Amino acid sequence: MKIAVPKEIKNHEYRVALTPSGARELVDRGHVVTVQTGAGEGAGFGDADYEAAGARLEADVAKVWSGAELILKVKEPQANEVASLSAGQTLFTYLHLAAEETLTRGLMDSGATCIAYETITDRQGGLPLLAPMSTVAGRMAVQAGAHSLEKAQGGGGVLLPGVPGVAPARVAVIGGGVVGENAARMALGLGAEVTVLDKSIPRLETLDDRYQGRMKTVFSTADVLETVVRESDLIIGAVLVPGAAAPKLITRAMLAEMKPGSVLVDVAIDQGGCFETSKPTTHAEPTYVVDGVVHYCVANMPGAVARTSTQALTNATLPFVKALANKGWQQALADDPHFAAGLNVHDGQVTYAAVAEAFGLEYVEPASLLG
Ligand SMILES: NC(=O)C1=CN([C@@H]2O[C@H](COP(=O)(O)OP(=O)(O)OC[C@H]3O[C@@H](n4cnc5c(N)ncnc54)[C@H](O)[C@@H]3O)[C@@H](O)[C@H]2O)C=CC1
Ligand SMILES: CC(=O)C(=O)O
Ligand SMILES: [Mg+2]
Repeated sequence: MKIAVPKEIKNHEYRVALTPSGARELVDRGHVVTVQTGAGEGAGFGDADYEAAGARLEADVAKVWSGAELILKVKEPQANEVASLSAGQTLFTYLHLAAEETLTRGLMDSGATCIAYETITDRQGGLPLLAPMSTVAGRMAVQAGAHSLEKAQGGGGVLLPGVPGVAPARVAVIGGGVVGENAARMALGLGAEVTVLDKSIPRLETLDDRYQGRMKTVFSTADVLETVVRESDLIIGAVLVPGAAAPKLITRAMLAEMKPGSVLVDVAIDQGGCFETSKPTTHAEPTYVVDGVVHYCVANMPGAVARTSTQALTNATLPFVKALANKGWQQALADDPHFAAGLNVHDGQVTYAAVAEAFGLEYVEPASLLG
């Protein structure tokens, strides 16, 4: 199969969808891998590394896209990338469509087959292609929050661990899944006082068991949210309803109850964000202030640690890429219902229920397309 790896073009996105080691595995199976010149540079992988792995290099981005049957990316296609997609091509990347109607309609118009990393499931009920980047983003969320609490960033001037004689900061994590657990773990490691809120009792049980009471676990209700908003120095938004837009859990009115200079880090921003006042930001300008509260809402956090993230992402995606390349998308998805859950758009049709529902579009069952 002809597989293309374009250079990512989103603001400060330094990841690439395939490492040279990943390229080698595909080339060894007889596939033709074309990598856009310089695509791996931001992650520390040079053109020579891809050549040594047997990949071809192509400087002309239009040729990278037009010559491919399977296109591997990291972030959702930007407008000019959507325009480069055509029927018969398969796109495999993060899509987060439920928060992006224009993108959804653009992908429908392209006629291409679009498979989202983040909606592929596993037998344990997890999201195996979202998990590695959620691990990265969860760990980064505390770094970002700690930095945002500094005065120069508009924060209240609070040090997460405190010092002897001065209490540590209070950190609340809303959503105790992969992002939430990793954020909570980092915050604990830095000496903060940590509370995790979730709606899932089994998830709270797991966290309680793993951390043996070192973090508080609380069932999330409107009352609890109001208390957390009043008391926290840093709140990390980490909820997910798979494939759907995130619920708005902190409203603008609630910001008035927060301490001046407190910080909201909305990791769920790629699904639209879980705070009413969140809007996507970039690594170039990651924060803004509303009613005295610093907001950090970068939608591609792992892009900033591209070396670690690229390796972690390829580790997770490669088995699925191999299945697509070896069998074609229809057979690969027919053989694995968890992989089929990744199909979001095919030939102008929306094949993911939460996305169809978000925009009032007709939903087509993936199984009906797989024969
Ligand atoms: N900004 C960025 O760069 C990145 C963002 N993400 C995003 O982070 C979000 C979280 O991802 P994961 O941790 O992997 O998901 P997950 O599925 O592992 O965890 C989500 C948790 O939220 C809980 N939850 C759902 N609704 C809730 C509610 N109303 N109140 C409290 N808890 C609720 C669930 O029970 C679950 O435990 C996703 O939107 C994901 O796309 C992930 C990686 C990078
Ligand atoms: C999950 C995601 O959107 C990212 O890693 O950028
Ligand atoms: Mg987006």
